[in-house]
Amino acid sequence: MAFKESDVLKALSTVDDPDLKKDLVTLNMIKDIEIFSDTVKFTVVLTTPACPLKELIKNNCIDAIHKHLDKSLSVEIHMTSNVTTTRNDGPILPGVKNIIAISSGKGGVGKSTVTANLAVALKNKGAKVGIIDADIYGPSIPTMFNCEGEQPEVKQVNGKNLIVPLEQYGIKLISIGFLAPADNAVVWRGPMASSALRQFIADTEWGELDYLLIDLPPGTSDIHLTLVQTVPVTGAVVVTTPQKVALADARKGLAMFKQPQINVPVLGIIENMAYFTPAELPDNKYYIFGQDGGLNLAEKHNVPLLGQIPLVQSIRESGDSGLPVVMKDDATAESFNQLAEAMARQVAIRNANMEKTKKVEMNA
Ligand SMILES: Nc1ncnc2c1ncn2[C@@H]1O[C@H](COP(=O)(O)OP(=O)(O)OP(=O)(O)O)[C@@H](O)[C@H]1O
Repeated sequence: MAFKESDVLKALSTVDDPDLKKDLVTLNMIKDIEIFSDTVKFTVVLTTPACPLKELIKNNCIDAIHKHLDKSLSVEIHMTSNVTTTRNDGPILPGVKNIIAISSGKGGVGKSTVTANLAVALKNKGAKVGIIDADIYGPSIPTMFNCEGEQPEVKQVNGKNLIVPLEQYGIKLISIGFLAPADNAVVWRGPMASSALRQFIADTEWGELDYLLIDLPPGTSDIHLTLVQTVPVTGAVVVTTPQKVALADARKGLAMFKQPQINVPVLGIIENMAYFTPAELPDNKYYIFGQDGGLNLAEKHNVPLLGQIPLVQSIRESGDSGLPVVMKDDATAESFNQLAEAMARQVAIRNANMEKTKKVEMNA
């Protein structure tokens, strides 16, 4: 064929990543171009394996080659990903690309359920994921991952003791619940809880992760301050249910992350229990906690709504039985898959457009 690699790049420079609003060549997303007599092959490196725009970008690349080079060419595209990061310095968690705080204003809105299912959904799409369960009032991650009563090992590396996270369903896990029986949770208040969180961050062998999710206690607490003082947090999500009393507290959570001295980007709001759907009437929606409360909050505060998760019996049952519902192949699982894509997308947008987060320096 009478064209070169530079011609292929020129054609692909007409294709934009719709989220990052730049072309794929400028974004350095095109690799390994090979040209044969009737075929062009190349790799597109996306910013997350959970990219919801994968098919669109692929089709746009094929169209661009046909339009700008030759419409009879066969185009073979290998779609892969390399999760982006703004964390490339500092001694803490050097292999972790993105640290995501999962918070809620009120207790019991489903923050841990969302964290568990988000983690598994991201992992199913090919990401490396870990969870720190720092919810001192009710660490539920051990139950949700069916590893209650287990103990993480401690090993020595260069004379330093490091905690080795447990691994379940491909997710690395550490929980404040592994360190004390649940009915002893009250001992974790105050400085001990903060010190445990610091250990989970700085003295735990996390290795390489694309996303480390931190399940925080409800409300705004010392633990939140410890987190932002220990490590720069890539972004925060706020989980809420739609009723007025939950939204009022979610608003406080949003305000905390947006405070100038904290300044953690809010990736979005997750509306959990957005409507009730009975198993025998899967097409029916009952807005028992009110309709679109999370959506309205997101619009009012100009942050994305990442998803609306239904109130479904199987979500509760799966949580209790230690097998996150997203591992089942049904409509409920799909709502968490879409949520994972939406969150990963916001992380990529945040990393492309915003400065890296700074660790908070202040006296709490
Ligand atoms: N969408 C849902 N549908 C059905 N049940 C749900 C849903 N979300 C959460 N639950 C159930 O509600 C209960 C509370 O959920 P979860 O423990 O995730 O909340 P939380 O916000 O983390 O609570 P805490 O305040 O203790 O941290 C659990 O029994 C869980 O299974």
